[in-house]
Amino acid sequence: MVCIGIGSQNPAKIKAVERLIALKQLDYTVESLSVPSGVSDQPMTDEETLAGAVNRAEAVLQQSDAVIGIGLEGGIMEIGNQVFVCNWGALADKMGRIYTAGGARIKLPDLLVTEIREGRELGVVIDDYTQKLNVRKKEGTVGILTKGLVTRDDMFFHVMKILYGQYQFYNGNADE
Ligand SMILES: O=P(O)(O)OP(=O)(O)OP(=O)(O)OC[C@H]1O[C@@H](n2cnc3c(O)ncnc32)[C@H](O)[C@@H]1O
Ligand SMILES: [Mg+2]
Repeated sequence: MVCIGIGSQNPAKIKAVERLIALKQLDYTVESLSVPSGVSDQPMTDEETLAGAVNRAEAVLQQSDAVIGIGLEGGIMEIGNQVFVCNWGALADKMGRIYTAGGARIKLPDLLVTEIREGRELGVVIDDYTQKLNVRKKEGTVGILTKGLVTRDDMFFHVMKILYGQYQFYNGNADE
């Protein structure tokens, strides 16, 4: 069976891919691979976060037999003096095409921003703040800040729909 590869072992990201496959009833197996994002562990701009997603998607194709490589990346970005969590996704195919999609943004509380500016990763900071373990692998910061109304896999599932929808659009609705 053909394989779709996701460039992360993070369960929230893997779940988003699996939810897309279930929704579209696709005949893909899912392989999760640890690949380098090629950007910092804590991307600080949209540009860097998007680059991480694209690098991961391309690395998946190089490192596996997958016909589609997916990269999902979280980071932060600033508008004026407000700091938001941002999210980007990329889908790379065997034809060398790359599709990209942005995910939800949500403003970070100042307390968390201060700690990130001191050099700590959001994943660590949000665990401290909530007194929970591995928030980034579960509901995510977006899940915490929305009281579970939108979880990290919900958010990346939406990104996956935008990625796969474009892949279909530009490939003549391959599975319609
Ligand atoms: O194993 P990988 O795929 O790297 O998964 P990750 O949780 O580290 O996720 P990213 O590298 O995409 O995210 C970059 C940083 O931002 C953090 N981050 C981004 N979005 C987050 C969220 O919704 N909840 C918690 N941490 C988040 C994450 O923990 C990292 O410190
Ligand atoms: Mg990471």
